[in-house]
Amino acid sequence: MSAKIIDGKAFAEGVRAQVAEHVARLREEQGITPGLAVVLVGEDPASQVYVRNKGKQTVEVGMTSYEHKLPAETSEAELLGLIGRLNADPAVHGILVQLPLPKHLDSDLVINAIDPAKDVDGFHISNVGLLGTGQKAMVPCTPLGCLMMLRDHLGSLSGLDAVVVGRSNIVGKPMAQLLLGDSCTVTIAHSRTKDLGAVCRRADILVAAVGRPEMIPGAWVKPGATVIDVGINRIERDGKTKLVGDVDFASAVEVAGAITPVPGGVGPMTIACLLANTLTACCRANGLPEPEGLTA
Ligand SMILES: NC(=O)C1=CN([C@@H]2O[C@H](COP(=O)(O)OP(=O)(O)OC[C@H]3O[C@@H](n4cnc5c(N)ncnc54)[C@H](OP(=O)(O)O)[C@@H]3O)[C@@H](O)[C@H]2O)C=CC1
Ligand SMILES: Nc1nc(=O)c2c([nH]1)NC[C@@H]1CN(c3ccc(C(=O)N[C@@H](CCC(=O)O)C(=O)O)cc3)C=[N+]21
Repeated sequence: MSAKIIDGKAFAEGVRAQVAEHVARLREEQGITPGLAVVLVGEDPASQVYVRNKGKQTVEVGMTSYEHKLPAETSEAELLGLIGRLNADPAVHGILVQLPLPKHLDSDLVINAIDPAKDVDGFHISNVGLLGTGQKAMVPCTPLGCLMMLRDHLGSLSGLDAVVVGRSNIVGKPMAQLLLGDSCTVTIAHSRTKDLGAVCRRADILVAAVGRPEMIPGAWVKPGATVIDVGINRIERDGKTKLVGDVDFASAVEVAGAITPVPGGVGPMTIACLLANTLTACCRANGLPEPEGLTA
């Protein structure tokens, strides 16, 4: 039996359409246009592609996009200065600093300089703490997108066994918090986990966020499980560059109940959730009711 393919691209289009509708109403009824500032330091080609896509989709939903491209040699003081100006700018409701930053910049320091109310990535320590204690937070975009697809496919997640492979601050840990918030029994696995295959085979929900191409074979997937593949890995195959996930799609699709593809799965949802978070931040900043169904 072959799994249902969860179409993240189509799902993301739906989320963006909802965001666009809210934005149109905000502009018409309140005269407010949500603004998103994206800061890119350095010339990493993959990051440039993401930033361009984000800017394009921001404008498509009716928001204002502010792009700040700084040279790789930018000093910490200069970057903090820019963040200070964006924090103070009432036209900017969301701020995203593209990661990873060049090595001479302390990313924790930089992220924590962002006004938590404008931290649409949900990486500021205040938002991490709010999420961890079940309070209203800005929720990281990638895990939020994964949660939306899981809820849509499964309805209630309550009582399900969830395994998250990867414990990064940007994906693995917040993903685990969201699953716990929806009453899953959560296991976080990582590079030191013993018998990862056996751990994965227990999962009703398996989230892979590792960064190793196709490392999770179908043999590690419990029959009928829902598999969310966060990995984005560029590999060479048959002389061409190709995008693959952390899950071996060909074997996993034969065992899983549902699975997200790469590309066209989690990636597009990440950007859609960034726009949703910017809208949420704008509503909160103006004391307006928040959009329904677009937050955790
Ligand atoms: N679709 C999207 O929108 C996004 C996709 N990504 C992609 O998701 C992937 C993960 O990203 P990110 O969380 O930032 O990556 P990190 O490199 O920060 O974290 C990777 C995690 O995987 C764990 N790991 C590494 N090797 C193994 C192994 N052999 N077995 C088990 N666990 C292992 C590491 O464990 P340990 O802690 O022990 O070292 C670590 O916790 C990447 O492919 C990235 O490109 C990321 C962000 C957004
Ligand atoms: N502060 C910060 N926030 C982030 O959210 C952030 C970041 N830094 N740094 C890099 C990672 C990665 N990331 C992706 C977003 C969209 C796709 C995406 O749209 N992927 C498409 C394919 C795109 C392609 O073809 O390259 C897909 O999977 O279908 C992928 C990856 C956000 N990240």
